[in-house]
Amino acid sequence: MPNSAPLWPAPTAAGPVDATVSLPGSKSMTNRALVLAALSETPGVVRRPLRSRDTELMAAALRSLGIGVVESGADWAVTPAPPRGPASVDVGNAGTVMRFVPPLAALADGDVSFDGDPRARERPVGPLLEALRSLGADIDDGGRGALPLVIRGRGRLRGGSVTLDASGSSQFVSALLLSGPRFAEGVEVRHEGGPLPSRPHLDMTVEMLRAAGVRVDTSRPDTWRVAPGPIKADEFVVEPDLSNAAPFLAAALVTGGRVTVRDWPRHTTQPGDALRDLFASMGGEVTLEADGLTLRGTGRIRGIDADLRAVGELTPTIAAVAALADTPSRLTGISHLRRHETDRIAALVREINALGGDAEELADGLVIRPRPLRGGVFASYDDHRMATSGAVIGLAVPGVEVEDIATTGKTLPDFPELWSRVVA
Ligand SMILES: O=C(O)C1=C[C@@H](OP(=O)(O)O)[C@@H](O)[C@H](O)C1
Ligand SMILES: C=C(OP(=O)(O)O)C(=O)O
Repeated sequence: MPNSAPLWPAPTAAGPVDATVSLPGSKSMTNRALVLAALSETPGVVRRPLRSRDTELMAAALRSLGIGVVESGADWAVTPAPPRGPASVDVGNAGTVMRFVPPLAALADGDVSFDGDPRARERPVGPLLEALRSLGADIDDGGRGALPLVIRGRGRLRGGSVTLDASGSSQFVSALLLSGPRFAEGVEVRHEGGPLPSRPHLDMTVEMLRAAGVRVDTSRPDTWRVAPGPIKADEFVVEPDLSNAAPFLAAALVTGGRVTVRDWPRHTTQPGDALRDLFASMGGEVTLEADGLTLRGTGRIRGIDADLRAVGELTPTIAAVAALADTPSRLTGISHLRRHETDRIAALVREINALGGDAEELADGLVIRPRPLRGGVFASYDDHRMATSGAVIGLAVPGVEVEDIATTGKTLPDFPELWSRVVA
């Protein structure tokens, strides 16, 4: 995908990396905390939030609806208010803004329009819109089932029970649950269809709702019931982003070095926690101690056969490590990645092969076989995780140039500086 974006020469490791890093906050937790704080009974504070394109877009969306979101040192102070239109929301290419804000907009008094990057118009939102309609919302999407669209808020939403197919994105369910306590009848969401991706993200939604005093019933499979009532989101402390830990831990694995990620939570709903097992299977030695999570490379990088449906957003980094492994890998269960920031399956296969690798698409994933790689351009497709994957390969392969490294600002604005420090 040649374009005019600048090329970033990925640093090649001179030897085993040896570093300790503190990572910024989780995108998924920050944007959930902001939505819950916006709908809370009382003012709240989001501590150690991620400040990146996706979370600034969420903050701006809430502000446009009349909610106060201001910086307070390193934190975000949120002053709730009944959401109001007219307003217009730029979702950028943030799935969390595109999916989590429409239900909140349905509670607004007035029209709220939504649009975003060209790619945002291609990402799925139709099942969420249909669900919102059946819960009482008035939505004008020109029959497209996609952005751009207008939610004609009436200051309240009936809510109730709805069945939808969330096999395209778990965020459809999370979106309805997060605003659900403020629907007159609460909400009961039932998933029916293909297998549901990203289960840990649904657990995160439920856990954060419960932390805000909301009653959530998860006793029936693929069904979530949120009782109507107040949200009390006084304070959320955001964990470090464990998905963004992936390239840093990978740096230790592929160079036979050591990386410690500070403040790794003992209990977490973040899918990135699965990196402990995934990278151990790929040859790393992983220990969780008081100072954080440490991965030590053993000099051996093994391929992996893994169903990544629950942890799809880790795929680009796992694939980058797999491209450097000495045995084949098979990554499956991830057809929904075709509608992420880019078609990640096609993009990974194309870029690994462009460097001389041997990767092949499956309907629901990819196969990567060992073959020596050479330098070249690694296109990033406006996808933060493609860009960091190019950086991982570049550690081991001289002459890799990553296109548009600035796209990492979607969830990790300081990536190039942080990376140079770690791999120096
Ligand atoms: O709820 C969330 O915060 C997320 C859920 C997942 O979305 P999908 O279920 O659409 O993959 C994940 O990939 C995304 O990065 C963040
Ligand atoms: C899929 C991702 O993001 P989004 O929240 O835009 O869906 C991701 O961060 O890997």
